[in-house]
Amino acid sequence: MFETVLSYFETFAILTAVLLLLLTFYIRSRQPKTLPPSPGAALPLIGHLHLLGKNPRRRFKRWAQEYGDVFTLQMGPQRNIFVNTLETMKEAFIKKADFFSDRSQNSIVSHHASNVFHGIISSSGSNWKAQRTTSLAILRNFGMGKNMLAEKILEEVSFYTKELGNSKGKPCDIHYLTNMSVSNVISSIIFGKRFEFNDPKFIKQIKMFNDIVKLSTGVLVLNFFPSLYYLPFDLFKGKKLVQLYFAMRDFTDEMISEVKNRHDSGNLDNYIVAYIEEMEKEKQSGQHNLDELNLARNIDNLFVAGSETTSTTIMWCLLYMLHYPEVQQKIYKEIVEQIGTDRPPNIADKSNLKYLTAVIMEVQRKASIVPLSLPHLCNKDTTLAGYTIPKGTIVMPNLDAIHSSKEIWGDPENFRPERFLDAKGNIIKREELMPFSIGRRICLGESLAKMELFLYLSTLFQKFEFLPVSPDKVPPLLDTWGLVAAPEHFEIRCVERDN
Ligand code: HEM
Repeated sequence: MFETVLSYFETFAILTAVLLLLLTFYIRSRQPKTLPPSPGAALPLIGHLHLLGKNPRRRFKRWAQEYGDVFTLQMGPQRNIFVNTLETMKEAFIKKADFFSDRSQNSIVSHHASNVFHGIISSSGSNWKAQRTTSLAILRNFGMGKNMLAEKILEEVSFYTKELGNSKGKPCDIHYLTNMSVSNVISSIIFGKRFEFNDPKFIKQIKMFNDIVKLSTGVLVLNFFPSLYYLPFDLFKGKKLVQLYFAMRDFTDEMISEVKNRHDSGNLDNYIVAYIEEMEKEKQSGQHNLDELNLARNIDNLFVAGSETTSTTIMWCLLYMLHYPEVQQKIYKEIVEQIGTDRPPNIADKSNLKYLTAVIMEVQRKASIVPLSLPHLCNKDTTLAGYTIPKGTIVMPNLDAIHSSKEIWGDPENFRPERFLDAKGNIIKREELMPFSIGRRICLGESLAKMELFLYLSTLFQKFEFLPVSPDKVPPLLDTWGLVAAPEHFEIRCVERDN
């Protein structure tokens, strides 16, 4: 009897504790009136997570239309705001860049690995500035945006097109091959060497980068509730991500050692050697922003950010061509008229291939492959679009909302490269096209990516006609949900033209 009474007390105590906990979460997550609007009340503990559905991307676009400049989503204990219009983007990331350019230091990987917040992408403040400025200077020295690098890219493109030619027009999935080839461009900049397409170590590495990008969005919930990491069966794939993260670090460390050993033999033409030289110079001047830890994380960053993005854009372009063969014909006609077929395109041809340039712009708009850019962090209580934004809020640049806005584009749902051409066929530059984001954190590799997209795609369309497996089997224009919105894998026929 006495035992039963005690267990009633225990039950009561537990229930009260749970209720108090829920109440605390509710009060903490209640939305102050001065915050941007949100789609309904935030539930205790989970906030708005239950509203995201299977395809959050569609919801984010819909809420952008509904709420305009900015809306709030509570994700677990973390407050997020989504910035949806050009004016508000400019206000946040240009006018108030001092407050909206940091990154959050909350990631599930950081609970299980040290030094996660080094490097360019994840760091903030003076460390970020030093890594970014040094990396940009090194890439520019190598000719990012200039002819020297264009030649490196063209060399890689010729390996790639040779491999595509080997498929003899038969159906194949060229997703990994494209990814490997684009990664080889980064590899030749960072390590001063390319890998063979059949190199098992390289194949493993590329799949790893792919998986890291894919898993990064899936594990978001673990950033808010880190203890869920310990659930059985790796339910949120956190353990897998951490394991991949360590494997990526091993690869980077191995490559750094290889380059250092090569250093003596006089091969100075790569990012690693250039960074170490800068590091030594900096030490002599008494500063300590550049170090081996940052070097390793910068390399991971350049690979992860620079490979999947560019190759995904190439894959989207090819997929769109399967849906719009008349556009592919028009690109080929322009290439034949402007360059001919006796020599491969080079970077100087870009100003003459205006239609192709407009197609690339339209692919970047329509596919909007980094739909929410990368999350920024608000580092000080401030205002945006008339609302109060508290310090510690995550800020999502909703690039997708801009790229699909009816007010901006009129018919955003249509694939229409002509929207980027004037009556004389000249390119119309539009600031609303922002696949590389805007502000201080704008993509570091924008010039390299633009160069790659032009050189890869102009060469591809000069050499091949891209066809579906059969006319009634055109793969759908469906994207996978993730940090990078890639098309679902599809097969394609690369038929060599009779040039
Ligand atoms: C079509 C290809 C690409 C697209 C669409 C793209 C897009 C983006 C976007 C949206 C961001 C986030 C900006 C922000 O935080 O607001 C970003 C950041 C970044 N990208 Fe790219 N990118 C591409 C290619 C590349 C390449 C080739 C490189 C490597 C050289 C690269 C390196 C980086 C780095 C290092 C950052 C982090 C910048 C920082 O935090 O300061 N990206 N990119």
